Amino acid sequence: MAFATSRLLVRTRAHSAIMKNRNDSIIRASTVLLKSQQFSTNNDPIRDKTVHMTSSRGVNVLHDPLLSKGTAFSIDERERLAIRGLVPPRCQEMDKQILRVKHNLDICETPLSKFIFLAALQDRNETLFYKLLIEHLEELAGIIYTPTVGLASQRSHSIYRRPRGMYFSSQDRGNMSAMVYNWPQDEVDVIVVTDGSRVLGLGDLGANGMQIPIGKLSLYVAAGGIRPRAVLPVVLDVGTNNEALLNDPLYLGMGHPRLEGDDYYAFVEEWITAIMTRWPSNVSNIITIHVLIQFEDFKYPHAYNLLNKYRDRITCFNDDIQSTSAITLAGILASLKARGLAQEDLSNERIICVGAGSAGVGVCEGIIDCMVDQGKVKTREEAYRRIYMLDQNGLLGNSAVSAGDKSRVMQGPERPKGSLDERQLCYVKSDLPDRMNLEDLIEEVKPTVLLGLTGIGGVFSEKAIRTMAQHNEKPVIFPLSNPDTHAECTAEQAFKWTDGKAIFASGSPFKDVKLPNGKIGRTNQCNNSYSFPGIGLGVVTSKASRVSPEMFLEAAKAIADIATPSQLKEGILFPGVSQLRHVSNKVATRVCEVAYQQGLTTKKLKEGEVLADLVRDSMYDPEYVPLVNHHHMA
Ligand SMILES: NC(=O)C1=CN([C@@H]2O[C@H](COP(=O)(O)OP(=O)(O)OC[C@H]3O[C@@H](n4cnc5c(N)ncnc54)[C@H](OP(=O)(O)O)[C@@H]3O)[C@@H](O)[C@H]2O)C=CC1
Ligand SMILES: CC(=O)C(=O)O
Ligand SMILES: [Mg+2]
Repeated sequence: MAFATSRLLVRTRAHSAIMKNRNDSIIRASTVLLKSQQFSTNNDPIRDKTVHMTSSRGVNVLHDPLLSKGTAFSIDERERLAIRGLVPPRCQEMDKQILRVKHNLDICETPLSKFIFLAALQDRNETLFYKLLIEHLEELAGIIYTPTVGLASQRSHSIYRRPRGMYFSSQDRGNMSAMVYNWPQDEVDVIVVTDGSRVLGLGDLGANGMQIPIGKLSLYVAAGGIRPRAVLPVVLDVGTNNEALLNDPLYLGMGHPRLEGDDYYAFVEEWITAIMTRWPSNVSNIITIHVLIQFEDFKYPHAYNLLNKYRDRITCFNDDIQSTSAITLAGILASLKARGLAQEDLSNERIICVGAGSAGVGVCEGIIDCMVDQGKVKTREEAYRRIYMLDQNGLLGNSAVSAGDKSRVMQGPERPKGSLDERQLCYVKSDLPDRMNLEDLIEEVKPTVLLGLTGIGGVFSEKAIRTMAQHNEKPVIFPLSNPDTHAECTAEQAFKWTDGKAIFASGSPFKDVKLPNGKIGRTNQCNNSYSFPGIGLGVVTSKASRVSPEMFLEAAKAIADIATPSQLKEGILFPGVSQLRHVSNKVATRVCEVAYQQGLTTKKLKEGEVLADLVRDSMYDPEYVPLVNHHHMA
């Protein structure tokens, strides 16, 4: 707690230094943490922790999801916050509230109605929402995150109830640096931003994409221990090319086609500048405030272009490119052990990646980084030879080289169809028939690992998977596209077509499969939700100024080391989703170590301070803390 308090003091000082003429509303809305001993009273349910100081009173407390405790306000609190009589008389603590909300959740009949129920709970009482989410993470991650968040995104405009996060649209150009002050929280640790252009494997969903940053940030809090008041979901509404949404009278985003080219990049630049004005992410001796920006579900090549433009300027990363690479590499490293090989044997693997977009290229770059790091290949070029990449037209081959050239990289959408950019060109195999199809390629190169990052359901055919099984004792089959309906194959299919031999991991959850021989085919979820919360927590805790490639490599190694030998033998590569907090803790500690090793932080450690303890102690835990009103103190 000492850490949280001192962090606040640093932030408060820095904020007052850089933002003198602050809008009053921000000050009104601010809530300050103080040591509890000063204010706790005998009747407060939780003592010796913290109290929240707030300027709110009466119904404003009840209606603020960050402050509300529903029925759990103590009598003292009801008195001093002027809510006496505004809630039922019995002070009912959190365990009873959990019983009630879980019961009401369980009687919701469809995943979408559960999603709506949970969103409503988050909108009225975030502490209770996160308590429920953490206690039932395995079950509820599939609702607030993939796969149900996919359906919720498609229907977002028709299920809309209350706003959450911030929208910056084409009509806000020129106003963004003023708009950022409308956000009521001074302290923001993590922003997840999307332009809704490639939402999971569901394509362009425009402003409906907001559900993705909201879901990701809920996991940041539940799994990564970031404080709920310090997260900000954002949509950059640059229009949509989704005709169905444009023609839908209920659609809530801008009704014009997407901005492209210079207009698009200028729009994003204005937004970044506005964010940096309010929440700078530079390190100096005076300013140590950080906001971490996670780019999410931007289509190719915008995703790469934005990452390359900003990665050395601000504290940011791209989730689909970089955190996906960390978890997929972790899965492959763990699978080596599950196959009785050493992790250092990675460069002996032959890997096919179906999908040459942000995630496919990002994942393969991470594998190459690891091969080079292990030192068994002498050059990156040698490592590229171990990976075979396909797009819609088949194996990346010579015809695509001649159709494209490097000068076209930044022009993105104007690039001729079928041509490759400089990232994809590295994977071209000139010695194999041009644009070979997946089945023939598997027959030819006898890969050990098959990755799917296409966004297209069913791309792994029966023949492809059966051929994998012919050549491997334990074929590694990773259909990683989301949501589940867009997975390249199902778990049933993978186990059936390999006679139960597959080592299986998917982007969205699949149930274990009962095999004809009575054994169980184990499924794993290989999703960046295993990596981004810990990476973010590590960056926020260490106050790292940049997110470096080594952080993702080390995150992968940390995750690959968690499964026990007996789990690996059964085909279990990662701990279950219920263990995500534990995974994040491990990842964050490693990320902090990298931040210090690489000199990316100026934060001083106290004598004897241990990074693992620092990470653990900084993780948010949803408990009610006593609330005190400023006026009550006066
Ligand atoms: N498990 C996880 O943690 C993550 C999963 N993903 C999933 O990965 C998927 C792809 O995301 P992303 O890379 O950003 O998307 P992109 O649109 O950038 O890339 C998709 C790629 O798939 C290729 N493709 C499309 N159809 C086929 C096909 N039938 N056969 C072979 N290749 C095909 C496309 O080729 P072309 O260019 O020729 O059209 C393109 O190269 C999504 O479903 C997403 O949900 C993403 C991030 C994390
Ligand atoms: C998981 C994720 O980030 C995606 O499917 O886009
Ligand atoms: Mg994504």
